[in-house]
Amino acid sequence: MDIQLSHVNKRFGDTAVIKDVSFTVAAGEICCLLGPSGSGKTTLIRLMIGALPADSGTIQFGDTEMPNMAILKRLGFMPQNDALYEDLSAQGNLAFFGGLYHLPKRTREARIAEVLDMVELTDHKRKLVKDFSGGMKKRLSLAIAILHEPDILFLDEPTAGIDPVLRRKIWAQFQSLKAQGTTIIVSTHVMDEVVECDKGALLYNGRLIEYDTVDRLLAKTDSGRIEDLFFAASESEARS
Ligand SMILES: Nc1ncnc2c1ncn2[C@@H]1O[C@H](COP(=O)(O)OP(=O)(O)OP(=O)(O)O)[C@@H](O)[C@H]1O
Repeated sequence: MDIQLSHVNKRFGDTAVIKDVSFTVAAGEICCLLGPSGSGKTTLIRLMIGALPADSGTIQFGDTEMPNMAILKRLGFMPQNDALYEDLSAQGNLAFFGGLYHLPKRTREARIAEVLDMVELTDHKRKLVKDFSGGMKKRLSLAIAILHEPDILFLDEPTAGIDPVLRRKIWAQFQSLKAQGTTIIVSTHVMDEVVECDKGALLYNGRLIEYDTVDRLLAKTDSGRIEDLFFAASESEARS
């Protein structure tokens, strides 16, 4: 399912946090939201998943304007801070969320086994989450986000605090979800993750300063480093 944002605005009190943002992500693409801390990445994701109402503008998934309850069920969301039940096991957490998603009872157990395997937590499925490492919690959060096989997956800094080996494994999972047709929106601070993505949306102070294919974005820089596009934006803001 594709995603279309058109002139989306959001203020918190007197502060405009998302300013006239428009872009389209095609079905089955990975689009990364890039930007310095406070640039509006999490707010934009919360607007897209319907957790926050926009002040103006429209957000559409396929032919349907959001918010829409039927489409909500087809979204997966991995929040920046793990939303897990610490006193439940990995399996217990997945069973709980499987119930929330109304996964059919007959297939629920098999699907839980499948996602545990995908994130390499099968051997730890009975361990309580409070005894998990940070990386294990991230992987469990990912398993929960994909449990109901969403058409669109939103990932808010999914690899923050994750070591490079595990990060590579997690990105391999994202690529395999993309290969199955899932559209993925992923926010990150990690500039080298951008090369894993098809499109890049660069946010700076709530404004979309660039939106293009990753190849074209990189070609716009002298150094081949996407950070340069932010330096240019900060310089032009300082001059104006
Ligand atoms: N509920 C809220 N009430 C008031 N201001 C908010 C709220 N949520 C976010 N903000 C402000 O909106 C701006 C954008 O925040 P947001 O969390 O979207 O940025 P971000 O790019 O995701 O940052 P980070 O990379 O640090 O997570 C910040 O100035 C933040 O303080």
